[in-house]
Amino acid sequence: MPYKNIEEYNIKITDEVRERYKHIIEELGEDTAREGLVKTPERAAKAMMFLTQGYHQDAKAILESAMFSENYNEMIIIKDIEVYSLCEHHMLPFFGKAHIAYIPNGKIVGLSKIPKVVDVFARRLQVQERLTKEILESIDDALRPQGVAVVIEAAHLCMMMRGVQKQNSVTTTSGFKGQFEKNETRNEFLKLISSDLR
Ligand SMILES: Nc1nc2c(ncn2[C@@H]2O[C@H](COP(=O)(O)OP(=O)(O)OP(=O)(O)O)[C@@H](O)[C@H]2O)c(=O)[nH]1
Ligand SMILES: [Zn+2]
Repeated sequence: MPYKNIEEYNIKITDEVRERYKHIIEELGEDTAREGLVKTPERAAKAMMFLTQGYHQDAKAILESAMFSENYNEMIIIKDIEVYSLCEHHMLPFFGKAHIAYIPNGKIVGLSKIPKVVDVFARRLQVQERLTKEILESIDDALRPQGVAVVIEAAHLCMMMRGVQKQNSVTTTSGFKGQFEKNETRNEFLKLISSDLR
């Protein structure tokens, strides 16, 4: 389904998701007729559909909508892109930052398209490893660059609010293709994303 039709899609399925949220809230022991909760099933349904709208978006189409021929052969890095996703095991958020680089091969892409692609894959039920790989592969597939690199650093609420209850652990995942499989290029990227210029 194309990117722009997402709102229509949401409206169509809200009723069913809303009713299921209502049942869950009641099963948890709450009164859905209570003033503060009357609209909560609808709000929760909308929020969850917003947070999972990536299933109906096409990363390749987003990238291909703004690709330009350019003779630029250096590394392009977009760092500190905010990431908010939901872990597929507990449906609790994990969040942090993505750092993405590519080396063009005749084509550059509109800069804003890279964070949009991050959101396409983040707004699904995910594991951080797959999120990293899907971003990497979609950029590789659309741009066919000389190389692409993705690093994601994230904190998982399922490890903070419950479970092992560790408040300060950060999980780092990475993926490298093409030129970034060479140590020298990979190290330059890793040095640049950890620089003080951030
Ligand atoms: N590899 C990976 N694991 C994740 C991610 N998000 C959550 N998890 C883990 O998924 C695992 C699910 O393990 P289970 O033992 O089936 O679930 P659980 O009993 O709720 O586990 P605990 O969280 O250890 O209480 C847990 O170890 C989570 O920490 C992720 O993005 N990547
Ligand atoms: Zn989890």
